[in-house]
Amino acid sequence: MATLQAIKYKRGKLLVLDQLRLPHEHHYDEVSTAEEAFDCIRSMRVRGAPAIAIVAALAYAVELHNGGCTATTPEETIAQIESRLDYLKESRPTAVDLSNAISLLKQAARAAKREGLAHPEAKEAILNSYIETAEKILAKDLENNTSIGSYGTSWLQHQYMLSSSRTISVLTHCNTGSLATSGHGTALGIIRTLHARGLLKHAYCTETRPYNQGSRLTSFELIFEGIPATLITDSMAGALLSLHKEPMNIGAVIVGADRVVRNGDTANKIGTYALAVLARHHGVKFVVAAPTTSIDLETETGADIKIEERKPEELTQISGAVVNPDGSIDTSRTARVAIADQRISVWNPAFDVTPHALIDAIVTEKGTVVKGADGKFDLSSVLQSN
Ligand SMILES: CSC[C@H]1O[C@H](OP(=O)(O)O)[C@H](O)[C@@H]1O
Repeated sequence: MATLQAIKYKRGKLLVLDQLRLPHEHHYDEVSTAEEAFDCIRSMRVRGAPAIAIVAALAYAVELHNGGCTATTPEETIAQIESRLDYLKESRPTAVDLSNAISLLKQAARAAKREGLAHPEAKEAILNSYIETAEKILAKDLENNTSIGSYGTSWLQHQYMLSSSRTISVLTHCNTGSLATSGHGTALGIIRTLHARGLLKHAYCTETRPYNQGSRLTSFELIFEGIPATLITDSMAGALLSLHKEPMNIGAVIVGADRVVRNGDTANKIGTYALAVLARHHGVKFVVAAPTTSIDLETETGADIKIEERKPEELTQISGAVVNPDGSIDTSRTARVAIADQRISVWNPAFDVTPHALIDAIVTEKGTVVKGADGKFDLSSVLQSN
């Protein structure tokens, strides 16, 4: 049974959909410790800035619920929790949702320690506070995404006077849907909401080399939802944006984010910057969809964002379901093939940075932020009420 639920959780048990096997195989891994979460995230069996944070937080909550904390005193308990969270933080450094979630979880554990110090069950109070906070992170993410979908749709509706007779075609990159979050998605969440409100003409998605989040994951989500969609290679984006005729008349490029810094510069999947340049050249709106959990006001500009580099095999090898001689897909068999000379050197940055000058709007769950007359974003306005 195909599913769009990347994460299944009940207190004491976490199941994570193995996205390396999608779209042809649906397999959930049980992830019950910080170490298992680290490996699941680093190997990209789960990926997507919000989903990474949720899996890290909940996997350690499961470990704690199942007696994984060996500390006795409140001080030792805090020290052990913070050490495990710092370990998880290193699983994927660019997406800020993970470090923001870790800060929240540390604050909750410390607050419980302060409040419960005199209590003989102080350790239990700290553990319960951690688990409840991790569960709130999961619940809040879905609420954020439906809000982003609504704000993003409203902004586009206003920009283009959209209606059932005046719909919009959009291009998206990577995967920012239910497989990157707890559900609905961010950029893909806007596309879902546009579709639900009868305002979407067509969605185009890039394959998003080298991990192929677009061809393997976004295509699957769009087909699953019955959204009219077309897959293109990353290299076709320029040609697509140059065609100002229906139905390929793209009104907006809508992407997600791994880290939006104070001036609005945005780190996202490699290839995003190229799309922003093309969008500006062709007069197409460029929209970033990001929950406030993906915003990092401590970093001033994109120059200071650490970009994760990944292994060469992601470019030089590929896996997929076996295609039978008659063209049918044998989903019971997968194969991994080399698609380049394995001796070639490879540069594989997982993300790039789009300057805020090329971004028309940043859509969050608190509202859509656009640049002021000074050409600058003021993101503090959407973080104040956090
Ligand atoms: C809403 S997901 C945001 C972001 O995460 C993805 O990265 P990855 O698949 O490497 O985890 C991609 O950059 C998405 O745009």
